[in-house]
Amino acid sequence: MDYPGNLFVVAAPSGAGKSSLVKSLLELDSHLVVSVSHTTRKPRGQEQDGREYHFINEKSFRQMVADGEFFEWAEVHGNLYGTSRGEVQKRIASGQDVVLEIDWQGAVQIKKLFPTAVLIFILPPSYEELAQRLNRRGEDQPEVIAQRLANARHEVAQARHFDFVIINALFETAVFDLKTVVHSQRLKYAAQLRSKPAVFQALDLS
Ligand SMILES: Nc1ncnc2c1ncn2[C@@H]1O[C@H](COP(=O)(O)OP(=O)(O)OP(=O)(O)O)[C@@H](O)[C@H]1O
Ligand SMILES: Nc1nc2c(ncn2[C@@H]2O[C@H](COP(=O)(O)O)[C@@H](O)[C@H]2O)c(=O)[nH]1
Repeated sequence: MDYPGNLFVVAAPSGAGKSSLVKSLLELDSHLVVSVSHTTRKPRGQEQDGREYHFINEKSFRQMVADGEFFEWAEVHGNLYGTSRGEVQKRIASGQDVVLEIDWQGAVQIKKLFPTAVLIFILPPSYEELAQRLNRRGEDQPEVIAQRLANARHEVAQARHFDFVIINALFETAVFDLKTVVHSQRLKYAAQLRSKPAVFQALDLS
């Protein structure tokens, strides 16, 4: 018998390190998969369609919204981003744990749909460090970086909507914290399953 997977949402101000942390977590954890979002943003340097994002134009995005194809969607830093209903549903139903790397608006929408989803917010150690990370990454034009830094002030204030907050100062420590949150959720989930006799029977432990 298959049991549905867990849903983890990781959000952060742009440049805080969310994608780097999730990438490291996925390398350590073969039971986790990341959902590939759709966006109207243009690809950055090495980004590939279908890997980092499904890159689509605004007309197609709006059509997907009208057709109810997103679990959640939002306008972030002037572009549209959305989480595909079909992709996530299929994976969770087959028992895989899924990570969504989305912004705080999407996270709030997901929590309403899936109250058991675990919301994790990543913070940089300071705004100065955030600016340095975005500049060092060197993927965005100065005006894009300026807009993202300005938006960060409002985004940080949304941490209150989240179940966990992780400060990404030393990278290895933050990966460990993220791993711990995922692990503890699995233990909690396993305890809930144990309270269902059918599970014990299925596992031959009754
Ligand atoms: N703990 C850390 N210390 C120093 N640099 C870091 C740390 N974590 C991530 N970085 C670097 O900061 C930059 C931004 O990280 P990353 O792209 O993962 O951020 P992000 O939150 O996913 O941003 P975005 O939302 O814009 O995609 C990258 O160059 C990454 O290598
Ligand atoms: N609400 C959603 N937000 C999303 C989704 N995919 C990504 N994002 C967030 O957008 C910003 C900017 O991302 P970038 O790749 O342009 O730097 C960042 O906060 C992402 O987490 C989504 O499907 N829904």
